[in-house]
Amino acid sequence: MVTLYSSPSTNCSGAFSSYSNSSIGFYNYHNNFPISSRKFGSHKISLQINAIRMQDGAVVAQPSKTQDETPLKKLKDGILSKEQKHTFDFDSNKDKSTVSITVVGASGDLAKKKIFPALFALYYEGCLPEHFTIFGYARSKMTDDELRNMVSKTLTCRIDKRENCGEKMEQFLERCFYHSGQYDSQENFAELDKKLKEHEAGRFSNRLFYLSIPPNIFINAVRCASLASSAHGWTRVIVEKPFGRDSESSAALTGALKQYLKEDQIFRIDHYLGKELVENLSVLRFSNLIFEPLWSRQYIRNVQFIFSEDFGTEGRGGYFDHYGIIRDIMQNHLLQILALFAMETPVSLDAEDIRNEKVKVLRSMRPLQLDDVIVGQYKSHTKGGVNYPGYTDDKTVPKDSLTPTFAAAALFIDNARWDGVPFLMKAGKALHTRSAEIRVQFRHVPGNLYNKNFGSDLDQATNELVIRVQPDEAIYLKINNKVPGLGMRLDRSNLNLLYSARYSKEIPDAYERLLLDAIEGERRLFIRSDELDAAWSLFTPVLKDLEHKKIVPESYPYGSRGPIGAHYLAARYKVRWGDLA
Ligand SMILES: NC(=O)C1=CN([C@@H]2O[C@H](COP(=O)(O)OP(=O)(O)OC[C@H]3O[C@@H](n4cnc5c(N)ncnc54)[C@H](OP(=O)(O)O)[C@@H]3O)[C@@H](O)[C@H]2O)C=CC1
Ligand SMILES: O=C1O[C@H](COP(=O)(O)O)[C@@H](O)[C@H](O)[C@H]1O
Repeated sequence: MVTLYSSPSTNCSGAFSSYSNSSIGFYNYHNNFPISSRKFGSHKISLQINAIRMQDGAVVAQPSKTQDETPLKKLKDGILSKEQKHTFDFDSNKDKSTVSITVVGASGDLAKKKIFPALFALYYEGCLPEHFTIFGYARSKMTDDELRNMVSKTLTCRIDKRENCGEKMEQFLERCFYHSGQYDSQENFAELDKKLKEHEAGRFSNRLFYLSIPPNIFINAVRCASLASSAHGWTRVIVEKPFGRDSESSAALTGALKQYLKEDQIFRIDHYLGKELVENLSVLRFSNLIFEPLWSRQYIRNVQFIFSEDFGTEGRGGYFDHYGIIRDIMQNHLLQILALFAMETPVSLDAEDIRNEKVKVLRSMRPLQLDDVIVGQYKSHTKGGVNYPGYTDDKTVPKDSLTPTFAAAALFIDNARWDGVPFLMKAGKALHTRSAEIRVQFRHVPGNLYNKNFGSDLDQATNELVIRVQPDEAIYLKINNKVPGLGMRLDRSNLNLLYSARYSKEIPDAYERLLLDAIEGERRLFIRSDELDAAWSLFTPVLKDLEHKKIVPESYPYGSRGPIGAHYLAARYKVRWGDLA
């Protein structure tokens, strides 16, 4: 009999303590069984296996008893995935496994700004397996030391975790290497493979490739990496957005990727899914009795998803002009949050159960209509003696560009829970502030005894739940209360969970969580291909309409609150944008 244990994933060192003690990264320390503790959420699991055998090419485990059965459905059913089969190795010695992470496009902005710092943070926290190597890959010529020098400039330790920071950085950088090569050269990837093998030193290899490159070179890079530098164990590829620019190009991209990779090797990243408050959305909904019963058309009047940035497309105009704000923010980040917000309760926290529910709710949505969208583009503005450039002042943007840098949209979910509830989205660059939030506006209290105390504007008296994703992460509920005193004057106050006041820990960057999940093979926060198809089918018709009809965006000054049209759109559905109240 074999015994498997999985620790609760309260923090990385906790979740990985079994791994790091056993120094094998992905195998359970008792028997090298390839089960990630995080796969089962925070449940404490103790499971006894009576027998292990092969069935239909998959490893089959027969458990004898569990202490917590719910998250173990798959295992109880006895079927482990085929990918897990690859990493399954009865004879392997614990020390024989290693993970190599290759950042393809290592010389670029995202790699420097996000990927290397996130990898370092994981290293600092003890989240990376004992045997790991990081390689940067790009065309630029660089030595290992030059890469380390470049990377070192963007590494930081968290405010609350500074102990031995310099020492840890040194240790981390010693494990970073660089290989220069073309993205379409199998030969160059074979050279990378040779170097990876040297570092893997005969251990059982698992490899993660992070494609931090422009989308037009994804396929070449995937072809070369999969043909010339796949691992013995698992090979996974993180693909950055944009995943196409409409339904057709997205399907073509998926089709091309699937020539070389299986769906379970493809990790389509949407970094908003790795943000703390987005992760918390399901906890809020499904672990508090007070919210879920209110979560429907019966009590919710409208829901708003608002993204704003106080800077323009500076430096990324070339990329942006081909996509625009709807593809850059709405079709992915905001729609993903909407799906998590509106989905039905999943059967379990298993990745497939959650993604099934997301697909269902996306497929219940009405494709966005042209009448339900307004678009804007920022123009230059001078404030305090400083001139802020307009979108088309960017040299990489055509002077006559009609690409929207702002959009507002009204979407609808035609199912029993949400029938008739407007889901409003608003996203813009070069606005007055940087923020991302979800606003849930509740209905009026029927027959409210205090109506006369609210004056003429009853909307001011409705409850509003705000989930502020960034900055200053918070969840607050606007309620009505009495002002203390002898009279009866009403006030509106916030019941406020402000993260910085509640927790002294610094919140991890979204890329940390997502990289860790990709290393562990946890797919919950990555986009499945059918989710992607459903998301594109909602936006493709309107994107085509906007382009074919050459709809001219309404201009708004850099640093303003965006075009006035957004208010008219909301007003059509008797809604006021909560961020302007
Ligand atoms: N930057 C960001 O904030 C975000 C980026 N993304 C996505 O992440 C990916 C990487 O972004 P980012 O780092 O900004 O991209 P970059 O434009 O900085 O490109 C990354 C690297 O790719 C190589 N490269 C650039 N253009 C070409 C080209 N035309 N042909 C061949 N190689 C090229 C360059 O490396 P070399 O010349 O050395 O080969 C460059 O350093 C993109 O898909 C982007 O859309 C997603 C969200 C946010
Ligand atoms: O994906 C993207 O996201 C960033 C905003 O990310 P955030 O985590 O800083 O909020 C956005 O600036 C960029 O245009 C877009 O491609």
